[in-house]
Amino acid sequence: MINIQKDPALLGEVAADQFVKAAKAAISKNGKFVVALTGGSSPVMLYQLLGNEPYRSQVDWDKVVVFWGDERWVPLDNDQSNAGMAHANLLDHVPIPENKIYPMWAAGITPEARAAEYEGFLKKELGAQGQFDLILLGMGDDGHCASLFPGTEVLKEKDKWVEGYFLKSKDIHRITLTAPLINKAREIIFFVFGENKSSALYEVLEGERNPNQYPSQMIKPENGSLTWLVDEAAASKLSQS
Ligand SMILES: O=C(O)[C@H](O)[C@@H](O)[C@H](O)[C@H](O)COP(=O)(O)O
Repeated sequence: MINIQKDPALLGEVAADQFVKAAKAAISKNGKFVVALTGGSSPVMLYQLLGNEPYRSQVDWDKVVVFWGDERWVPLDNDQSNAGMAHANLLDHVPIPENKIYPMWAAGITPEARAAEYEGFLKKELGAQGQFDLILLGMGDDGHCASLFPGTEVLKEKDKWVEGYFLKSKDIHRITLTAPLINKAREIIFFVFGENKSSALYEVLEGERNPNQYPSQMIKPENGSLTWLVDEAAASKLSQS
């Protein structure tokens, strides 16, 4: 499902409503809500909405479990950190138990080793089936999502849930959930805003199938729902816009 709005702020409210609804359903069914946050700038307005009223009091934050879809391999106080951004805009403003927030970066370990460790945390919270209640994703202007970048080996991963690797194009180590794990999710929300994303979004949604070039094409939930929250600028090349 694709929701196109002129004003990205309206999509922030749509996403906040969907987040609250998913949290209530999961907590009522399983006693907890396991979510993977995205980095980048697209989700910031959502995080700020959730960390303030009226949304803040609609979520039982003490039953929320937070993972990330991907991370740059930098400490949380680095301005590149996805976890640092989520803390600044949401996690420091809501009462989630500290042991239920699982940052991907850790000191004194390699990204590759941390990926294996992170997979253990995921198995502990999700069980063997690995189904997130909700995964939030952004999309780059090259069609990447999480740290699933065009032409990278991680796109071929069929079994591992998490992969750490050196991303040559950005000259930085990354750690990311893999497409097979992402696709197990009950709900996935993509945020795509801005004219600079319009060509990649056209290729991902309406272009030739070419997931190695446009990795966001790999995101097809097995049984769950996929919602694209897109502003008019990003949707400008779509036939349906
Ligand atoms: O670590 C990251 O960079 C993100 O997780 C990445 O996948 C992001 O979602 C896209 O690059 C879109 O970024 P913007 O929202 O800043 O456009």
